[in-house]
Amino acid sequence: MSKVAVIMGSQSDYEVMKDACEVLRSFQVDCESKVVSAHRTPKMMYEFAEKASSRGIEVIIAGAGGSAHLPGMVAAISNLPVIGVPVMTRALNGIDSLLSIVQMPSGIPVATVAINNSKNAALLAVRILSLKYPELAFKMRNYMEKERESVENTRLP
Ligand SMILES: Nc1c(C(=O)O)ncn1[C@@H]1O[C@H](COP(=O)(O)O)[C@@H](O)[C@H]1O
Repeated sequence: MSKVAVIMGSQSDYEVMKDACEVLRSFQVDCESKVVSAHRTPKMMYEFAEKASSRGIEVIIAGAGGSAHLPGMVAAISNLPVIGVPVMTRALNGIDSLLSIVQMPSGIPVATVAINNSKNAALLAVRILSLKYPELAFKMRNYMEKERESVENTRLP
């Protein structure tokens, strides 16, 4: 079965990033989560990115806050699709994280989701994997249908 790596720059990002694993597991997608930092553990980050594909990882979700270089550095080393999650910061409300992740130089793409929105990162990963795994496409259509119904059935007081 497909496998997604959910990495983050620090344990302090876990509260935000854990939603990604929860969504992936709800689609029965294997989720490997790990703290790895381009700044603090550069060798481990390099090795992780270099070996991810050969270990069977198909999509990488990378969350980081502040000077958030992790998603971009991983995308520079690995050929896998990388989805970046800008984690909210206290000093600048996550605008620093967002801009660090979204403003990649041409040639090295990182798909960036909204600040703290690791749920959308996981849903995007499932959509990417749906191209290869028809059962995931089926589950995604069911998920979307349920979401649509729940909005349509909303009754305001
Ligand atoms: N942005 C990065 C990277 C990186 O990009 O490699 N490594 C850690 N960090 C970020 O530093 C913030 C504060 O980390 P601490 O709470 O550990 O001090 C976290 O949001 C983390 O993602």
